[in-house]
Amino acid sequence: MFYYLCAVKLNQLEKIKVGIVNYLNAKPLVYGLKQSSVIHDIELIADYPANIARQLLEGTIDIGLVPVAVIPHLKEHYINTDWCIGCDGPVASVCLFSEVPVEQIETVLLDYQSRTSVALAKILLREHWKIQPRLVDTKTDFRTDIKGTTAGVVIGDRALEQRNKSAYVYDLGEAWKQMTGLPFVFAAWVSNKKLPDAFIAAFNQANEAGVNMIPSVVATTPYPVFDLHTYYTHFINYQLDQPKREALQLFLAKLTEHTKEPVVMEQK
Ligand SMILES: C=C(O[C@@H]1C=C(C(=O)O)C=C[C@H]1O)C(=O)O
Repeated sequence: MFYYLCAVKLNQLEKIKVGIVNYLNAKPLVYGLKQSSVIHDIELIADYPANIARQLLEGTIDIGLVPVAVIPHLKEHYINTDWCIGCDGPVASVCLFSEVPVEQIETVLLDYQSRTSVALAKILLREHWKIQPRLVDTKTDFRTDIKGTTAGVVIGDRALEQRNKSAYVYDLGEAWKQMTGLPFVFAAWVSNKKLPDAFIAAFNQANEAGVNMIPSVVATTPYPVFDLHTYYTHFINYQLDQPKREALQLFLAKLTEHTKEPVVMEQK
């Protein structure tokens, strides 16, 4: 009877809600989840990073591939698994795009889809490029406004497209590496509650399997804009290893040091 009741209860348990970034860079990790039996225990919710962050803050998801810049705003947080969206040097898809050299930039438009990269850009403008342009938050697509002395921070697939359009492309992963000598973490699997160890272990394995299946992901994802195999293996760096954890701590320390203003979470 006891076992029966447990079984009934298990059947009724809600699936764990997992927020995923709807960019190409998340595809290998998501591919791994979809190939794994862990997929039966989860519900995937795909959106752009700022909205995944908002959902974790509001508690409508349990875990997400979340911009790390929102970690200080969570009442409770756990950084799960050995996998992330990171880089060690140039990342290709997080850049400051401009028509003029960086020292001539007067205004920077900040991508509404981002939380980490816009915070990183503020740090780099101040500490690395040492300029103080006017910073403007955006709400919708703004790429056609990148002209004259108005530059823009663009992330994700749209940044891969913008590389072919802007005269000057300043890679934020590369600039961070030049400034600190460290890799960088843009997003990690952050939960707002402690999730069962067995689930996290299976989730971790699924991520690893996905990264090991990059050739299959590339084969099933036609993308004429950028060589995806190069993107997944030379630019994006998925392992959340010790140097990346140190880089994450440094970034979070710089965030509290510099950007005292709260992260504004936009409504959809
Ligand atoms: C490298 C990237 O990392 C992304 C950048 C994020 C941000 O700026 O908040 C969040 C999630 C990541 O997927 C990218 O999207 O190009």
